[in-house]
Amino acid sequence: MNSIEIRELTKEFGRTRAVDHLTFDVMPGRVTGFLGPNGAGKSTTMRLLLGLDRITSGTATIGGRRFTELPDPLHRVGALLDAQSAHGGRTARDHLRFLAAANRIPMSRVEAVLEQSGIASAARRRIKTFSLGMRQRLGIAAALLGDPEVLLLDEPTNGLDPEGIIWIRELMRGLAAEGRTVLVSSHLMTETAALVDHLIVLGQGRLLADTSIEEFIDSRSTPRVRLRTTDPVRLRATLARDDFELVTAEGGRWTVDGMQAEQLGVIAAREGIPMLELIDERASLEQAYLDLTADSAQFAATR
Ligand SMILES: Nc1ncnc2c1ncn2[C@@H]1O[C@H](COP(=O)(O)OP(=O)(O)OP(=O)(O)O)[C@@H](O)[C@H]1O
Repeated sequence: MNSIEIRELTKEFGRTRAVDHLTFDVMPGRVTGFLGPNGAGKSTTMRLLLGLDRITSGTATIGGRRFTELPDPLHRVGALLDAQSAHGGRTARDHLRFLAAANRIPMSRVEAVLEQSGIASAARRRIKTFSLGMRQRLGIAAALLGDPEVLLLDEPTNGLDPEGIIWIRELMRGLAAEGRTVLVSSHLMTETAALVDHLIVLGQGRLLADTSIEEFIDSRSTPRVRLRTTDPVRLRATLARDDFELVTAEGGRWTVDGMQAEQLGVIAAREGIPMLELIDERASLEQAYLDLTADSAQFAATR
């Protein structure tokens, strides 16, 4: 198995509790988004998972083992943590060759990941001449080098242009479809929603949601109908009988909260009220996310 298991994971930096009794699983075969405002504890969780920071209490394992206990870790787990950390004086190809040699990865993988990440034509350039987006692609190439079953990508879309974002979406979907475990962090909901199947949301180091994207949308956005009608007076009276309110909107339109177009269409037809337009409106995903994380934004809990 190559699932990630986080159990009661806690990390304290002095008086700051960056990760607070966190428990969740990341399953193979799908892309899991790891969301939360700045400082929520996403990077710390990934660093703990990779054994880069010492755990205060709890466990973080991959396929039932700690990262530091894995026999060939880069063959099992690929990570993009800080794309800016690569040595600027080296060429992209040399950087990857160095990593491959240090981890007993065949050199053929270097050319494969250069191609896969779209930087083959820049392979001989020094990394310090790379744009932010190219460094990001190089970081992803390095994460893919060992052909790992598990991928941890911290803010992989940072600095990528729209084409790069589509590329990374396709890449992550492809990796998940091959049965790999893909965990990708971001603090932007709208961007993430298009990339992932499942969501883990953190706030102040605590778990706020562990849910599918569909469930997240359904459970957190209230239905609303937007409409145009030739007879708002009669519609208002009809809706008032069931405690629904017709509210004025711009452009000669009206809205009704807590109702879907299907329901309202049936009512209007039954009452013979002409409808010129009838559309379902959902509170945006970004808004639902901001509501969820509002109380925990920005600052980690202090003991
Ligand atoms: N080495 C450290 N020493 C002290 N405090 C730290 C350290 N690393 C992280 N923190 C604190 O832990 C908390 C969580 O930080 P973390 O970087 O994990 O959040 P994040 O969710 O990844 O945020 P971002 O979206 O900004 O990357 C923050 O309050 C941060 O200041």
